[in-house]
This record gives sequence, structure tokens and C-alpha cells, in this order.
Amino acid sequence: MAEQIMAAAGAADTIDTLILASDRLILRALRARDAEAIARHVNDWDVVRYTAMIPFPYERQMAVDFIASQAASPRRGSFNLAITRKSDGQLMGCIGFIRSNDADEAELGYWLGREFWGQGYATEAVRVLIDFAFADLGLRRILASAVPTNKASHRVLEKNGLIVSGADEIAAPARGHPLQVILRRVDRENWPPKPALRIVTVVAVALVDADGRVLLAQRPEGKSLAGLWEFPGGKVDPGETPEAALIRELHEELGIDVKQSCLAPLTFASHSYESFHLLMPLYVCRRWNGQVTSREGQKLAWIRPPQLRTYPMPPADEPLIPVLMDLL
Ligand SMILES: Nc1nc2c([nH]c(=O)n2[C@H]2C[C@H](O)[C@@H](COP(=O)(O)OP(=O)(O)OP(=O)(O)O)O2)c(=O)[nH]1
Repeated sequence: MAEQIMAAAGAADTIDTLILASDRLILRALRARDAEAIARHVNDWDVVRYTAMIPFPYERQMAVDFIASQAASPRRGSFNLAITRKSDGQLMGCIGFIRSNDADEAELGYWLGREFWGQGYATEAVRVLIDFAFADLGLRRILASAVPTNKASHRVLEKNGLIVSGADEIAAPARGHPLQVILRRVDRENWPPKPALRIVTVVAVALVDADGRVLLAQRPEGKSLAGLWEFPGGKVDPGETPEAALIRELHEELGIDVKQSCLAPLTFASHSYESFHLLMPLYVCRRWNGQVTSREGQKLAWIRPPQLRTYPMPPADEPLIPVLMDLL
């Protein structure tokens, strides 16, 4: 989503002139006439049950007081903005910061009316407000907390890169008892959050011959990581077990037949490449049927363990080598 902050220069000084816009939302200052909509959305147990400070039942006068209590400048004190929908201007919820004494950090809080759940509005609003906090307010860290059962909120925070930093018990005057919460935070250095990498499962094997040599295959020209030496194997297809995938790959690539009982799990690689995260179990196999042959034109080499380090391998494989050498 290509959210774009469109705060005019200097707008961050006065809450009344602050307007933050994203693809579908406009975050703006609360006005006296928002009291009706706020009271209507908030007077809903499912909206307030996980919050510490919003009373229930919720009356119109509470909304009036809430609107009047906002800081005059987002640079000082705590404030909330209305989350409104660009297409029709409807107020859908509120989002804001509680500022502690530490001027460098703020605690994020938000709610969204029930009819607006499940459409990614909260995620979008959190993204815009944190962008503003880091870029314009000069904050260094945003904190947030949510009870463990508030899964929707954890997803929203997670998607915005707020990582779990601990747990705590917080005072919740509006609930009449303290709440156990999971704490989350994001630091300016880690903003904007990187999109989660897709996990690709690849299965590989160290084939060990009677002389204790290990088979490596060279990745051919035209493929990613071309020229590097790897353990034979390949991607696990959807619905396939790792063992079945390995048996299939060894047959296709090397013309050998392997029984599942001859595949011993050794270790695994977990490595982030640019566009995916590789999860690769490595098996050891000492028995197979047939002659190892290069069926796909790849160069093959039987390597004695001391020479393993002299063959350039993909970065994911580096931590596997000492484990394999220990075994051999
Ligand atoms: N078989 C195997 N793959 C490895 C090893 N180390 C490592 O990073 N890989 C990576 C390279 C590939 O991105 C992926 C294996 O994919 P693949 O061999 O089934 O398919 P491919 O070459 O067509 O993959 P690609 O062109 O899409 O990258 O795992 C290894 O030791 N053995």
C-alpha cells in the first residue's frame, strides 16, 4: 500500500490543522460535532472490552469531554485523531498517542467501530500515524500493548513491525481490574517495516559414499546463485512431504533411487535471501540404488570433508558445513 503523508509544512504544530492522508483514510483533528458518532461506535462492549480507559456503557457527554481533552499540539501531550474514510468522510474510529515524560517515545492507542473491522483500516491508520511520528514529531520509539486474546490488534501491530518486547500488568480503571498485556514496540531505525518474506521449503541431502566423500552439485548458468556448489535437492511441492520431495528430486536430477528409511535428518538451514526466506532441512544418506549421474547437465563433485570449505556454496549452506564435518 502506497500511503503518503500529506501534512502541510508546519501543520504538525497545531492539532486543528493536522491532516494525515493515506490511500483510503484521512486522519484529522476531532471536532465537537464528532461526539455523536464517537458515542455511537464506542458504546459497544466488543469495541471497549480490551481497552483500559474507555468506560462502558459510554455516554455522549463522555465523548464531548474526550474531544475537549486533546492536546492543542501533537508535539506536546497526548492526542487523538479521527480516523475518517476518504470516500464518504465517515468517522470510523480514533487513533492517537499517550505521551509519557520521555519526549522520545509515545504509546499508540486506537479503536475502530465494529462495522469497519476486517477491512485493513486499523493497519492503514497505524501506518500513517507512525510515519508521522517518526518523520515529523521526531519520536524515536512507538510503544503499544494489547491483551493476549485481542488477536486482531496483535495482527495490526505485527503488520506494522511492532515486535513483542515483553509483558506487563497495567492499570485499567475503566475495566475495574488490572489487565495482563503483551508489550510491543517499534524503533525509528526499523521503520518502515519490511514486508514479511515468503518462506520457501527446500530439501537437500549430503550423499556420502563408501569412502566418506560428499556429493556436491554446481548450480548451472541461468539459475539464481549460478556457479555455487550445493547439496542435491530442490523445492518441496505443495502437499508433498520433505522426504517424498527429496526422493523425487534425487531420481530426477541424479537418476538414483532412495528409500525413506535411508534418509537421516542431520540439521537445517534458515536463511533470508532478498526475495524469500529459505528453510532447508539437510538429510544424510549413505545407501541408494543406481549410479549417480548428472541428468540435468549439472557438474557433480565427490568431495572429501577437509575440502568442503574450498567449494563456494550459497550463504545459507555455510552453517551446515561444520555440522556435517563433525559427523564425517
Ligand atoms: N538444492 C539446494 N538448494 C539450495 C541449497 N542452498 C541454497 O541456498 N539453496 C537454494 C537455491 C534455490 O534458491 C533453492 C532451491 O531451488 P531449486 O534448485 O529447487 O530450484 P531452482 O534452482 O529452479 O530455484 P530458483 O532458480 O528459483 O532459485 O534453494 C542447497 O544446498 N541445495
